[in-house]
Parts: sequence; structure tokens; C-alpha cells
Amino acid sequence: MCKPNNYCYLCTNPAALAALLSFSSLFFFYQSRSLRRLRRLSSSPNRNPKILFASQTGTSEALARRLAALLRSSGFGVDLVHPQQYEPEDLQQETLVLIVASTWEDGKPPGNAAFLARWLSESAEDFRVGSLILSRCRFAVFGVGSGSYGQSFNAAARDFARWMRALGAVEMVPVCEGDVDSGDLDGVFESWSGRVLGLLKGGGGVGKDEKGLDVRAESDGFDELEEDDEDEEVVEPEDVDMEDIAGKAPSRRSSGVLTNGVLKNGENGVKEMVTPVIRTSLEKQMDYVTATRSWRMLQARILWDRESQVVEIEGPW
Ligand SMILES: Cc1cc2nc3c(=O)[nH]c(=O)nc-3n(C[C@H](O)[C@H](O)[C@H](O)COP(=O)(O)O)c2cc1C
Repeated sequence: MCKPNNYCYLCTNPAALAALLSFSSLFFFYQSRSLRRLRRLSSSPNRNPKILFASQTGTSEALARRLAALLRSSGFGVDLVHPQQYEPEDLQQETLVLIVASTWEDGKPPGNAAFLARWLSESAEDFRVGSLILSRCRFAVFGVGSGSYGQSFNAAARDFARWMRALGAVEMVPVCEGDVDSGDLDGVFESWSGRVLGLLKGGGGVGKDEKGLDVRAESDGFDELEEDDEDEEVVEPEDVDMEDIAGKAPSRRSSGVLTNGVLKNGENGVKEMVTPVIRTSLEKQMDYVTATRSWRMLQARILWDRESQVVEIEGPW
């Protein structure tokens, strides 16, 4: 509430006050959008698609190398990445990730991908990370396992796909499950990689499915990623209790390194409060809150009492 004197232009002129409020709301709304765009552009330099292999005795690694050679021979620049040399937080900047993963005891991924798996599973379960963090990313997973393990046949590959989906990544083709014991692993892999290549080329019809039938691509692997993001992100964030924030998903950069399989957090072993991934997600949600507030300010009703010369702002509700 404001008790104006005769010289206060704004108080004696509600239309001007309303215009000022509307303008400042629109300004903040525009600014938060621009900042978000700038942040996204600066954090997404041109990156090669990644081929990650989770492998213990080399089978998946060999297949991943074959996939890399196939894509390169078709003109795609790809990075073949050892998961232990990869910072999972960089997944946010990827537009395409192909994973070849084997499964080991208890349906777990092999040791070389333990850190990546932990990061993905913890992020996928952490509501603060949200389901949009990998929304720029397309992915496909090829599993290497043995059908003799029953329920846990290719469990790790299915887990990788589930976590990626939970974080908003878009699955190009369903998980393909290779069987080293009773299946035609090479043939199945060839058909899957042909299908992936076909999708990347956007031409469709490349590759054969497990039954040897031609597979047509349903959609391009890249087109939607190139779209302007004007209409993107109608985010309905969940409420975030700021006091409840404590970093959960590990990061090699922010919260330490794997030493003999043990994750050490920070310099003194102290866990970081907010990892960069959670920070990014919270910033996205704050952008939304700012925009919502600006809109609600616009909806506030401005009441002007002629007699007392009092301007009252009712709302926002
Ligand atoms: C001890 C052991 C446990 C395994 N557990 C599973 C399993 O739970 N599920 C599965 O699908 N395959 C399982 N396998 C099969 C492996 O995934 C298979 O040998 C694969 O080729 C290993 O690939 P890599 O060399 O890329 O790690 C297991 C193999 C071994 C030796």
C-alpha cells in the first residue's frame, strides 16, 4: 500500500502504474528466457555423438568399436568412449549416445561402467534432477548377455535404457538384446547397428530386424534436436523445498573420484550440497517460477481510492 503525496505521479496515475508493472513483468519474463537460451548455447558446443561401452572381458567393447567404424565410414564423427574416462554430467550436453553394455553378476553392469550406472540410477531417482535433464539427447542401447541367466538376461542394458528415459532422453530404437550363448550375436548386432545408422541418415529402410526383415526408420535421429526451442519446455515443476536440497548423484568433477571402487566426495570427503546437474535443473525450475510470478503480477488488480488518494494492489492471488 502506498500513501502518496500530490507530487507522486505513479500514485496519482494508476494507468501509469499499471503500465510500469506490466512492462517490468514482461521485462523480467523476457530476460529470464534470454538468459536461459544463452546458458544453453554456451554450454552446448558442437559435440560428436558418443559410443559408450560397458564391458568386462571385451565383447561389448569389440562391438562398440565395430559400431564406431560403421558410423565413421558413413561420414559420422563419433567418439568411442571408455565409461571410466567419461564425466556423466556431460550427458546433459550430448545429443546422441549409443551404449553397448554387457551384464554381469546379479544383473549388474561390468565394473568399468559402475560409476556411470550409479550416476544414472541416482539421478533418475532424484526428483530434483527432474525428467528433462537429458531431453536434448537421443540414445539407443545394445545389450550383450546370456539367455542362460534367465531374469537377469541383459538386465544392465535394460537398466541403462530405463534410466536414460527417466532423465528425459529419447530412445531411438528399443533395447536390442544380444545373446552370446544361443543367439546370433553378430547378426543381431549388425541389424541393430544398421537400423541406428538408418535413423541417423534419416533415410529409413536401412538394416534388418532380428528376423531378417527390412526395417524402416520411423523418424530422423537429429531433426527434432535442431528445432528452435521457442515452443519447448512447458515445464510443470514439482515443488522444491530449498531446505531439503542435498546433492545425491555423484560426479567425478563435483564430488570426487572413484578410488578402488570407493567414491570420495570433495576434498575432505564432504558431500557437495548441490551438484551441477541438480543446480541446472533447479535453475530451469526457477526460470519457470520467475515467469509464473511475472504473469501473476500482470494479473494483479490495481485499486485506486479517489477520496483518500490511496493506491492499493490487490493480488496476485
Ligand atoms: C560370472 C558371470 C555372470 C554373468 N551374469 C550375466 C547376467 O546376469 N545376465 C546376462 O545376461 N549375462 C550374464 N553373463 C554373460 C556375460 O554378459 C557375457 O559373457 C558377455 O559376453 C560379457 O561381455 P563383456 O566381455 O563385454 O563384459 C555373465 C557372465 C559371467 C561370466
